[in-house]
Amino acid sequence: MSLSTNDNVQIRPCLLVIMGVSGCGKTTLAKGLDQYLDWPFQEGDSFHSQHNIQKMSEGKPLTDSDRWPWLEKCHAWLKACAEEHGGKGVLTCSALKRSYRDFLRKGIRKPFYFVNLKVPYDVLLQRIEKREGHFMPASLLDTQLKSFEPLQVDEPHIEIDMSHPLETVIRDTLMKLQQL
Ligand SMILES: Nc1ncnc2c1ncn2[C@@H]1O[C@H](COP(=O)(O)OP(=O)(O)OP(=O)(O)O)[C@@H](O)[C@H]1O
Ligand SMILES: O=C(O)[C@H](O)[C@@H](O)[C@H](O)[C@H](O)CO
Repeated sequence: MSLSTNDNVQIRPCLLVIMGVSGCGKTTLAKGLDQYLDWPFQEGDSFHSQHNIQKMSEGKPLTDSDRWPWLEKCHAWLKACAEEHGGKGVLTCSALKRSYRDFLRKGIRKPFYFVNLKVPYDVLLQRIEKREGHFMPASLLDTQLKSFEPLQVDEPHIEIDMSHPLETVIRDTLMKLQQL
């Protein structure tokens, strides 16, 4: 599949949660997809409280109780997309644990998929260390990876290898979404 941004890519309406540890490329991919899908898009990080942002900026990992109010906002956004926007929406959210992911899907009857981004550790570390102007320090990467619970077979998802150049990754994602 070769793509230009004017192409009208046909993907069946669904809710997408672009997920994975800090620095895996959630925002980068979501913005890339936005050129092809005219769907509501929400950066999950912008739902974090000032307390959470401050904590992460200081190199302290979030706890479950820090995360639940944030996950509630993420869930409310997805639910609104399901009910008011024809079941279309793209959210970036680390969604590290199974319990968080179950909560994000809760009560949503529209098609829903996690887009799980995979990057080898050395590439991830290199990218996060090079990234500028972001509150999340590279020092939190290890706790992010420790908290991550791999997706299970009963969780609807696709997997994307983010080690490839962005154009390849966007094409791969759109192809996988077209096959759902
Ligand atoms: N396929 C890619 N090729 C090269 N660089 C990439 C690719 N994907 C992401 N990056 C770079 O990796 C860094 C991390 O990406 P990004 O900020 O999108 O991750 P994120 O998962 O949204 O992070 P966070 O959860 O911490 O906000 C950025 O500097 C981005 O430009
Ligand atoms: O669950 C968490 O620990 C946090 O949500 C982080 O993953 C950040 O939101 C994000 O990755 C910012 O860099």
